[in-house]
Amino acid sequence: MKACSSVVIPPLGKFPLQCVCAAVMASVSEFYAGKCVLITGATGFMGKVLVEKLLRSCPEVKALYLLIRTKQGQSSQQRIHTMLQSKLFDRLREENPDFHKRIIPVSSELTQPGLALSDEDVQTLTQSVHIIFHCAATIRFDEPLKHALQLNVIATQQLLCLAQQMQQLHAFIHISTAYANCNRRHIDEVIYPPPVEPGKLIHSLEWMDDAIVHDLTPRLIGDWPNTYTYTKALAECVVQQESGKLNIGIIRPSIVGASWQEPFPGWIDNFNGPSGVFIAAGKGILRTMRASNDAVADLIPVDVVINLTLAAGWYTAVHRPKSAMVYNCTTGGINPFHWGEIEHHVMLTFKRNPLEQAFRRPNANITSNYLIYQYWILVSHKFPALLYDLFLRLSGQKPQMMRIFNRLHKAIGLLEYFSSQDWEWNSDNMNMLMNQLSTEDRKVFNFDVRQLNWPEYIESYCIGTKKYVLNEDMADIPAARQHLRKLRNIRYTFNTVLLVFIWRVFIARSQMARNIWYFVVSLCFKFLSYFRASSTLTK
Ligand SMILES: CCCCCCCCCCCCCCCCCC(=O)SCCNC(=O)CCNC(=O)[C@H](O)C(C)(C)COP(=O)(O)OP(=O)(O)OC[C@H]1O[C@@H](n2cnc3c(N)ncnc32)[C@H](O)[C@@H]1OP(=O)(O)O
Ligand SMILES: NC(=O)C1=CN([C@@H]2O[C@H](COP(=O)(O)OP(=O)(O)OC[C@H]3O[C@@H](n4cnc5c(N)ncnc54)[C@H](OP(=O)(O)O)[C@@H]3O)[C@@H](O)[C@H]2O)C=CC1
Repeated sequence: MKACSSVVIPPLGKFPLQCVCAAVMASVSEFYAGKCVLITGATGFMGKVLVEKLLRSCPEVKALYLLIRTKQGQSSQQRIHTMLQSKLFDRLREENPDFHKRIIPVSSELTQPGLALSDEDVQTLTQSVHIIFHCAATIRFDEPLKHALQLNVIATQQLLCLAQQMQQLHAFIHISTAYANCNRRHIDEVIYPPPVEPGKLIHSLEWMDDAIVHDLTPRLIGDWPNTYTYTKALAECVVQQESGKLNIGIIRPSIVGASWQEPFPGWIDNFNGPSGVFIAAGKGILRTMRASNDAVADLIPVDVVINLTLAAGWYTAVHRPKSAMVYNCTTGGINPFHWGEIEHHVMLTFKRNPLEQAFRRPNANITSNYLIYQYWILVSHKFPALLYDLFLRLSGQKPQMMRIFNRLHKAIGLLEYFSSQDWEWNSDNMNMLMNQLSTEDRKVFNFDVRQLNWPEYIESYCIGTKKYVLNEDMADIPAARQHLRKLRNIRYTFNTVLLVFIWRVFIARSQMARNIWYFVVSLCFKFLSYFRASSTLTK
């Protein structure tokens, strides 16, 4: 892939100074008034929240150009239409029914040369865009290296190339991840040297077939846990290398979770990261996971990340820092919460507000001990799955539980790297940005995580997974509780039958077991007689 292959680069259009001075005075929402914003990844989890917040809190924004690919036979227009039906946009719909008029879908496949933009679209974008938010990425941990490189690195390079041609561009905001440098324990707000020169890697992988790349991947990614974090580290480096005279901001969120406050608490729409784990635990499928009770769970609510992103867009455009500003958007150093505490509150919430049709009663325990983990995997995952599949087979149905557990084990295996260790992120730039905001902006674009009450947040997160990911009705909670009671009775019955069965087997085979059995029975008998006698005396 050649950088800037499909486009001729005209002289850079920099932000005129008089606009800068005017903008210095402006609040964040005033700054976005009359601006055209380009967003990639708008159909994703964070992109949707960004679109919603921008339209709701900056109602004077001129236009949002959303770069969207066609997918499953749906054009970018149709995809926007479907996206805007989401509950996420209910509040905005109520406040401003015409909000959709500011959205302009642009058909774009980011993995194609020139981002597969039409000449007409390139012209429109280069003439009108003021701010770019680059959110699109593949966030799969098991993505083949070539594809992760194509989307996370080469597409970023191409977008920067397009940005260079934009005549009125004020800021380019790149969404990275706090784990881009997870091979380090302490992470500052700087761009670290890449593990390999991105250009060289891109050129070398170009000629290799997929099988060779697959074999080489572990050697290439070295001490990064997966292709996702590795390519995000390379992308940061590309942003730095190709930034030219652009004003760049890089946002590094940690583990992005459901919304805290906006547009309403608990909004979430996917199974990524902790959400899938919470759901699997709530359904009683996941009973154990490798995680350290005492490790900091660096979750960050999606609305916090988006508020910081919009504020960083404003700051970058107005203050035009000389080099790319990096914002570690994390909670651990400011308001820490641990995986052990998360486990406790997730279980508490799902016992009070059970998910429908649970497989077993929710009861998950995390452990950092490998042997204990393997024991629970066998006893609490594989054994019940085998039994259930046997039951399905006997009742003429297709067995499925073992398959579900195999997928679950793959997923939690990929996540355990992040739940078993601690990182320390410096978040000075996040604090600096907060201090730059006016009192009003600090409320409208709140990213002060010191105010986050973790137990309340985890509760609304779990309820959010129930309502918005699984589309379950809160009115059906009594039926879900009834189902849990049924499961508890089945468990008691099963345990009793199992105990009696095992005991019978022992009694039949061992004189010692028989002696113990008679001893226990006579003890119980004496105990009961004593109680009967003492209760007769007190009458
Ligand atoms: C109890 C307390 C526990 C406390 C401890 C909790 C510890 C949590 C630790 C979390 C650590 C998270 C660390 C993240 C750090 C990096 C953050 C980022 O930068 S970036 C962000 C981080 N990035 C990530 O998190 C990405 C990680 N995920 C992946 O890489 C892949 O999903 C995969 C490899 C895990 C599975 O691949 P594969 O097997 O191919 O499966 P597909 O994906 O293709 O899904 C197929 C279908 O299944 C559906 N479905 C999925 N899950 C569930 C579920 N649990 N149930 C039901 N359904 C589920 C799914 O919707 C889909 O449906 P459809 O669309 O077909 O209708
Ligand atoms: N979620 C998290 O926990 C964290 C995320 N991040 C970063 O935040 C950003 C957004 O993540 P998130 O919203 O969770 O991710 P999602 O997977 O939800 O969204 C990814 C977006 O990228 C788009 N996209 C993917 N491939 C292409 C392509 N070939 N052409 C055009 N668009 C494409 C998707 O579009 P489509 O709908 O067409 O697939 C989607 O809109 C990413 O950069 C990620 O690295 C950082 C830290 C944590």
